[in-house]
Amino acid sequence: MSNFAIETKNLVKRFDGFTLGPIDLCIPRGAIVGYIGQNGAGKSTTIKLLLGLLHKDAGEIRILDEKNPKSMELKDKLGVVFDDLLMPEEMTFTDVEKFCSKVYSKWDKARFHRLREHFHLPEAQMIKHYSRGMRMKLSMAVALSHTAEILILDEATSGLDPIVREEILELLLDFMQDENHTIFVSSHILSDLEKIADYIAFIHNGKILFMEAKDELKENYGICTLSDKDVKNIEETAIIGKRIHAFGQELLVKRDLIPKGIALQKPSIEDIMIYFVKGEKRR
Ligand SMILES: Nc1ncnc2c1ncn2[C@@H]1O[C@H](COP(=O)(O)OP(=O)(O)OP(=O)(O)O)[C@@H](O)[C@H]1O
Repeated sequence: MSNFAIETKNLVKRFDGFTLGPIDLCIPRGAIVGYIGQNGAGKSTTIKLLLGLLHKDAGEIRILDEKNPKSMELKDKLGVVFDDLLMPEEMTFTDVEKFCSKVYSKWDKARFHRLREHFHLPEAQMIKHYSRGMRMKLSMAVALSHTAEILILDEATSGLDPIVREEILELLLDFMQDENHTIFVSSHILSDLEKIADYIAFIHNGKILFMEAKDELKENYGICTLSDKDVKNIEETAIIGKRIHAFGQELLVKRDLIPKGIALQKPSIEDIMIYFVKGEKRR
């Protein structure tokens, strides 16, 4: 059994004017990996390739040692939440329950109803009358009720209020109580990932710039504000990106390449993402 829940090797997808990859991703079992990147960087394309919703042009994908993302076994083991509920609008909660009990071989009806109560979802109302938050809660309830081992979430918390997001983050952490469980989650809400992710994978223009443990990222990089003169004493390879101010420059730097005595602050994931993108021409 591989230590990785999800693995890609040289994964490539070409669209007119955009190429994803080659992408090598290794998502360890038992980890939450946050997938970040600008609009159009390739996050959803990666996720659709993993789920077999798009055909790859080259490379390999393995999920729980399975090469065919559409295998029946994987369908049970993968819980998927997109940024909207992909169910016919005329369905009610009860219809969704009936449908899922046929689709998933290990459907847990009792858990689905416990989640309904937890989320206060009406049973008889049609989905089209659900609010965005209710739709996402229903989607989460489905993903968590078929004994999945991996959850893949694509912008699942976008457009939700902070209270609903917090409820969903709690459920994700609860899901991770089982050490064999894994979550791969794309999000623009970096503060959410800051709270729950073990690793951050950063995609930019279709390429993975890094995948690192979140804590190491914060240890390995630092932010400092220096005068233009002091910046000249720092080697260029230490500087990831900079913002020019009237009084000097704010830099994101590699800590181990910075002379002792310069005060460094811990960056947020947002800082790291912004500096990597804005500073790319200077690296
Ligand atoms: N079916 C498609 N046909 C052609 N181009 C596509 C298709 N799907 C995605 N693309 C292109 O691939 C690129 C990556 O899109 P993708 O949706 O993967 O980005 P993303 O990182 O998920 O962005 P966002 O954060 O805005 O959701 C974009 O340039 C997009 O226009």
